[in-house]
Amino acid sequence: MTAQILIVDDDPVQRRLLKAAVERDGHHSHMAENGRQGLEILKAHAGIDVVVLDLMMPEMDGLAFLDALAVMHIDVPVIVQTGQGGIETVVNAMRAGAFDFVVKPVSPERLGTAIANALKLGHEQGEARSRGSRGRRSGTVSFSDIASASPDMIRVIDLGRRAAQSTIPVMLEGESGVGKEMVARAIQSASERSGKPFVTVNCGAIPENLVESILFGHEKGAFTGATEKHAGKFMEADGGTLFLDEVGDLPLDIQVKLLRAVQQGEIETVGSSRVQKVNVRLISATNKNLIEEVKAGRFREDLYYRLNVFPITIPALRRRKEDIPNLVRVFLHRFSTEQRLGAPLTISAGAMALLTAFDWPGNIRQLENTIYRAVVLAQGSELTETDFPQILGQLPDFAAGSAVRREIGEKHLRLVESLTAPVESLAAEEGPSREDMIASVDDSGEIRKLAEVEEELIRFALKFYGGQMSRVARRLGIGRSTLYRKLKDYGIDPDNPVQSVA
Ligand SMILES: Nc1ncnc2c1ncn2[C@@H]1O[C@H](COP(=O)(O)OP(=O)(O)OP(=O)(O)O)[C@@H](O)[C@H]1O
Repeated sequence: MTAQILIVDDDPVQRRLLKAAVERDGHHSHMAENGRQGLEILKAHAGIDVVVLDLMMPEMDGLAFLDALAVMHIDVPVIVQTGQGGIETVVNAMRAGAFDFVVKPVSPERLGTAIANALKLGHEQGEARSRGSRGRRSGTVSFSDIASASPDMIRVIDLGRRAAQSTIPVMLEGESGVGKEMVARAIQSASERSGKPFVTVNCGAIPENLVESILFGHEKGAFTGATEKHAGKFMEADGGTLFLDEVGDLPLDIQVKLLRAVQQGEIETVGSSRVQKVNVRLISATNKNLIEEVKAGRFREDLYYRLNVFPITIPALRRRKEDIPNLVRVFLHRFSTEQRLGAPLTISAGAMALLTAFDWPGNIRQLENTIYRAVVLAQGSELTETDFPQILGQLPDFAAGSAVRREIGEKHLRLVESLTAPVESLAAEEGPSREDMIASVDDSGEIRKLAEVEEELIRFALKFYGGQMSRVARRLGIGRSTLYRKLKDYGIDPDNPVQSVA
């Protein structure tokens, strides 16, 4: 396939070499000396398929270029070039949305493979977009769609379910990509407002002069360029839920108006002196520490307390690695189905260990994209470590030996092992037969009694730790005497615990 490749590099010698490599594979090349020129070319040629980008450039460097692509919603795969040992920069570039990286000086073969992969992925994404199959942000999301295994996420889901029972304002805190919007959507779906509008506003992405009009709407002729009346997000969400993402980025003058909307349920449209009643449930999200913003005078304290009535913190993925295998499994299954693969792909134990060892600075979004990419580019029926070159590249110790594997520890590897089964058998595993899963609902879909769950957990812990009472008590966070009392309650023989729970 002949493609249009944009090369952005300030070094003329590099540009020539890259041009020769690209054209050798039959592609057309376009040249830019810095990010700014690159953006102009991208805007002028809608048909650019792949960008090969240098990171260190005057005028607009590679990272600023990637940021600009995100802001302008230009969705083209970018391969970044990096010097030896520039792992930190590569991590930043991958977080900023780069598709792949190559280390300078790159061989024509390696560049050719990276471009072929990028073209394949770009093509698949185009198809997926036209089928609308990866439209995860829209549509209904329920709590059961949120893959979770860690106590932290189980708590998040529990809090979310409780929040869904009222219209209390919820504040979701967590780094980018941890799943804040997903939880917000699940709250809406489980609430009385399910089926009503769910409207998202990314407060950080709106130019400051448009925030007011986007949130509260404007009358025709309210300002230059306001050629039509515009309802605004509050009105759009009337009766439903308004999700204010990155609420910490709202300018102070808008915070005053938001406070009024929250306190009195009233908004004032730009260009009109009339106030309008709205009935909106607010869910806000932030990846900043809002208390610090309040202390620094950038966020109003009164608004903070109004929005933060029911805070839910979603920890970063690296703090709840138990979730990784579960997430990998869900994504593998989903993308294998989306790609219409005859049989769903499996994953090797080594690859799962690698994914578990990685810290995922871009959280679940990065993991999801990584699995998507691996599924699209997979050659065989099982994904192995080499199907995750970027992750392998960022964990050189992992490739070199077993140090990181040891670090992952017994616990993660145990989880990893449970995932090496073929994906098609997972449906069965998800049922109560999976030994380390304790169901929270009974057969009729009702929440189980606490005592029943407790008994099951104690029996499991006794088996898990081979009947070592002090370990079991410590892990369960109870004293030994309490444990003995409970064993008696549940009819478990304390002198022969393992046998009596077998
Ligand atoms: N527990 C989960 N199970 C399955 N998919 C998840 C989970 N959490 C997040 N995702 C997926 O990860 C991606 C990122 O999630 P989401 O957009 O909700 O994160 P976010 O915290 O709102 O990010 P940002 O702050 O950047 O807007 C989405 O595609 C979402 O579907």
